[in-house]
Amino acid sequence: ALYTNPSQLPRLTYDYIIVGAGTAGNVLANRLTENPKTQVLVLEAGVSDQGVLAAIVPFLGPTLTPGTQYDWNYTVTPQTGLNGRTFPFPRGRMLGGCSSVNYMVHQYGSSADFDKIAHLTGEPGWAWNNIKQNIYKHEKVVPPADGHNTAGQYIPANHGTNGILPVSLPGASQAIDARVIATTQELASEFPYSKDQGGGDVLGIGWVQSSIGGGKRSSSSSTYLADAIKRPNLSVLINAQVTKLAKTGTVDGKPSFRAVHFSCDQNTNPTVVHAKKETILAAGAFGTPQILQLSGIGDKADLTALNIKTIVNNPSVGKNLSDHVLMPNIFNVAGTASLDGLMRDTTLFSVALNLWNTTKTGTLANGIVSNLGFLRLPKNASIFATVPDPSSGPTASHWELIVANFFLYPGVATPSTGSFMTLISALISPTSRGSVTLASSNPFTKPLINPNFLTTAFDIYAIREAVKASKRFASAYAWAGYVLSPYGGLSATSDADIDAFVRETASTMFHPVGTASMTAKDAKWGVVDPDLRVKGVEGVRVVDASVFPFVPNAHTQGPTYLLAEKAAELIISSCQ
Ligand SMILES: Cc1cc2nc3c(=O)[nH]c(=O)nc-3n(C[C@H](O)[C@H](O)[C@H](O)COP(=O)(O)OP(=O)(O)OC[C@H]3O[C@@H](n4cnc5c(N)ncnc54)[C@H](O)[C@@H]3O)c2cc1C
Repeated sequence: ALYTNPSQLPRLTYDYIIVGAGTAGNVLANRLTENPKTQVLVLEAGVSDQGVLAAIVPFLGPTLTPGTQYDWNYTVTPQTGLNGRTFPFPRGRMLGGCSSVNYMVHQYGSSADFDKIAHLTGEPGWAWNNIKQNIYKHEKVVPPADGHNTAGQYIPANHGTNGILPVSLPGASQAIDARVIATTQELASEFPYSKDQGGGDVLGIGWVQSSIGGGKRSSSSSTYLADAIKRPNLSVLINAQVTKLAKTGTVDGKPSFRAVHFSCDQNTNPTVVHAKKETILAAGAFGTPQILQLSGIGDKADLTALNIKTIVNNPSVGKNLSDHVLMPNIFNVAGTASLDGLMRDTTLFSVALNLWNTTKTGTLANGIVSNLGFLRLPKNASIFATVPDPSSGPTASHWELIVANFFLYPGVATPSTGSFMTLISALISPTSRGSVTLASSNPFTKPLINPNFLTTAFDIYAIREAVKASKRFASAYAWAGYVLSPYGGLSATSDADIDAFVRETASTMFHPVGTASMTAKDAKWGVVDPDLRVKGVEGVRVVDASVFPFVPNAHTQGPTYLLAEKAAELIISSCQ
């Protein structure tokens, strides 16, 4: 059942306590309660997603963040690689976590990503050939909202049709779609067509797959949690922010943390609940390292400075933060076929909303992009003379191109006139690493989020080349008469001017990982073992995006779902 107040909880001791009803947390809530004898409690700091229209209507997703009650409302520390700028770094704070507020692009990454994780951790279970089996459990491909023929737009054999989460191809055609596909033919050597980025082979540009079904968002809450919430052995409590895990004893020489403290705000005394089998942190790439540090698991010097007693000295906690960098390249375009008009004109918008309300079709039934793709720098790129190739392998990418049929510039309002197209060039294989550190021992004070964007020679080189490549894409004959001119700083041509434009414009793609990295059992650094148990600790696992040791070739919800399905198997099999 879903509870709103701790006094409603049926008990204070459970087999498993899951911290965070987010993307990964709800997968575990579902899988662990398939056994009716297993008692599970999920603690979620945020609110319910029930009745939140923007969490249902796909096109409205971007209105849920930043700066709302559904967002943790983090701000990055001043970024030295970005002219000292700060900006919001949204994270979902509601049932479903980021899967309830994200932009619904749904893919799993390159096979090379998972093979690299298997190699780094020495655990073959993480290799693509094993992990991809979870796609069939997880995914349910459904027809797009407009019912169009999807032949040639994806490879059905790569996908599941009997899983839990509805996924579909674009549900409303966009005026520019045909030009994008024509460009993949015209400039096929640089921008080849990709038939399907969901099967481990990401290179090329093709049709986006989205966590959308029947014209509505598929979140972990509307799928995994909705499926399980009626089970008598599952309790989910919202408005419950976990403030720390407390040590309850020592097992095999390791401290065990089976007590979980939570509270609705800093003025209320915490409630304490206990896990008989395991405590599972699924609080996301910022929440999980924050809770570990508040619990005395982290860098001793940092913890001591805040008067937190160190129980496990592990300097890797909160380090190795890695994220994709978003760089919007905006073009002025001809005519009125872009979606800018819809966004400015309240009458047009209410017609579209009415169409969605009555039929679950039209522009609002779709996500915000229809086409995207993953690309490599040329083999002979000059940077490789001095820097090793950081991609996951020769079939993985360095950057991503995302085509948006409107003015898409995070933090900057659409101009009051004009039509636009945005080609986002995103850095997919960054080498910069940042951190999440406590600003205070008060759990209600936000941690310091420092992604450390564009602070290496590779990163600035790759994003500069990606900006240039985006301009080549837009100069194909396929865009003749439509793309008029670069907008703003995109007119830069010299390397120095492009770098200046990038440093003034780039921000986050919202894909943080790595802050509780998974490494080999005997590795000198890392936070969790390949079975996701916290190193040096008994009774605690981490199951969320923070365990990925590097950011994969995908928008990160898909890899996180596969990780959570795999984690459920590991947990269930280890406790039999
Ligand atoms: C604006 C935005 C757009 C995005 N777009 C896409 C996209 O199009 N496609 C894609 O694949 N990915 C996208 N992502 C990223 C993707 O959604 C995330 O990487 C992924 O969902 C993370 O899953 P998670 O389980 O690690 O964390 P989350 O889903 O964030 O779950 C963590 C949960 O824990 C809760 N929590 C945190 N701290 C505590 C605490 N102390 N106590 C209790 N509960 C706590 C949170 O409220 C949250 O519900 C986007 C993200 C954002 C924010």
